[in-house]
Amino acid sequence: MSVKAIKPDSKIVLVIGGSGFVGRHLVEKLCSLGYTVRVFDLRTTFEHEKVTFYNGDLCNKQDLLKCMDNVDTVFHCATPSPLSNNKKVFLRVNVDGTKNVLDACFEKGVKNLILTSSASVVYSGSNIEHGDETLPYAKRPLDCYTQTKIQQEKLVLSANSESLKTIALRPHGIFGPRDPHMLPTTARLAAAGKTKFIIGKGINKVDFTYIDNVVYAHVLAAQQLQQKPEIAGNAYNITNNEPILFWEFMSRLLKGLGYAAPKYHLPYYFIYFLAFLVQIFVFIVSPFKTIRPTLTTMTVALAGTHHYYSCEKAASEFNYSPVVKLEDAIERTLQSVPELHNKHAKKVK
Ligand SMILES: NC(=O)c1ccc[n+]([C@@H]2O[C@H](COP(=O)([O-])OP(=O)(O)OC[C@H]3O[C@@H](n4cnc5c(N)ncnc54)[C@H](O)[C@@H]3O)[C@@H](O)[C@H]2O)c1
Ligand SMILES: CC(C)CCC[C@@H](C)[C@H]1CC[C@H]2C3=C(CC[C@]12C)[C@@]1(C)CC[C@H](O)[C@@H](C(=O)O)[C@@H]1CC3
Repeated sequence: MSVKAIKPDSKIVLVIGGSGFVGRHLVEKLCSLGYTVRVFDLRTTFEHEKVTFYNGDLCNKQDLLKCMDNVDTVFHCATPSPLSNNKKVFLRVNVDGTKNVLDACFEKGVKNLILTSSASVVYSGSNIEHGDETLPYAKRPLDCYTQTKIQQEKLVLSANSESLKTIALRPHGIFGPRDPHMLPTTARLAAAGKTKFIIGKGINKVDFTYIDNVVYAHVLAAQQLQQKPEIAGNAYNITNNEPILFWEFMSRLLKGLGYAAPKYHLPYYFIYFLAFLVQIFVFIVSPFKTIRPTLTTMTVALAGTHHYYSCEKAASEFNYSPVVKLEDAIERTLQSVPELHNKHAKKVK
């Protein structure tokens, strides 16, 4: 099933966090389908003739109310940076901010709310293979980002009602053009010579999800929420349906960026313990200095364990299937990195 173009400007939608990675791709797709699109974000990162931008803080409900008149559907894609490691900000934005979003949706008579959640809401650092939505929320999430994503998803799904249909989409490891997290962090670590090592045996399979598939799932869910009210109040895993060895994927990115693939193995539990010590140190010095380490128990666990998920529920209940395959997705991502484009263009010929 494909997403449908609509009678131009017949529906007004709001993308909260629309200046971000997922948000901007979603905004561009919605505009191409004929929606009237509003963006609410702390910042404006691009221009678009069909988009109305509202700058504000979703922690301030008055800011939100100013942009919600006659809005049919809200997409909530805002979050502090997942690697920012700032508990207060995560709680304020992902929990208190989401309560504001829900209150504002009810006050303004919004019909649909689609939350960009995360497959990591069920991940506590142990292997997950083909995990489905029956898995319970992580009892001991490895970081405060994940902890607040769990609280956020619970708030949104419990708000589902006759007047406001809500749904939580759980992508995992989103990548693609303009990704501000994975690719830049990988490139920074590589430039610092910190990607020579494989954490663990290198046999852990994970899901990575190309941005166009994430956007497709959001639009598909929004278009079906009213026709299939039974999908409301549910969470759905959204991935590329092609789990890949974590270190094979990372090696592809690194080689595409012009760096060597990691080749020396380090014991997983040794690095995990090291990351734990780093977090203790970060906590001790936190009253005096804010340190945002990349080496955390969460990033080590993500690099060293299986974590891939089933999308069968989304496939059967709203006909989701990825629109871009992993191989093509990796190629498009690497081609989108400016300094690489010429190199890839030559290679592709
Ligand atoms: N990137 C991934 O791998 C990934 C995977 C699964 C789920 N997600 C989820 O997808 C969503 C989008 O993530 P992203 O990667 O696009 O992040 P991003 O950092 O690129 O974008 C987030 C946007 O939210 C905005 N924002 C943050 N705090 C705000 C506030 N108080 N008020 C208004 N706007 C605010 C930021 O300015 C930014 O533009 C998030 O909910 C994230 O949890 C991301
Ligand atoms: C080990 C090096 C060679 C490369 C290091 C890459 C890491 C920076 C990324 C690998 C997996 C990524 C990831 C996220 C952030 C960046 C990585 C740790 C998320 C935690 C971002 C937030 C999402 O909600 C998580 C999700 O559930 O999809 C991501 C999980 C993967």
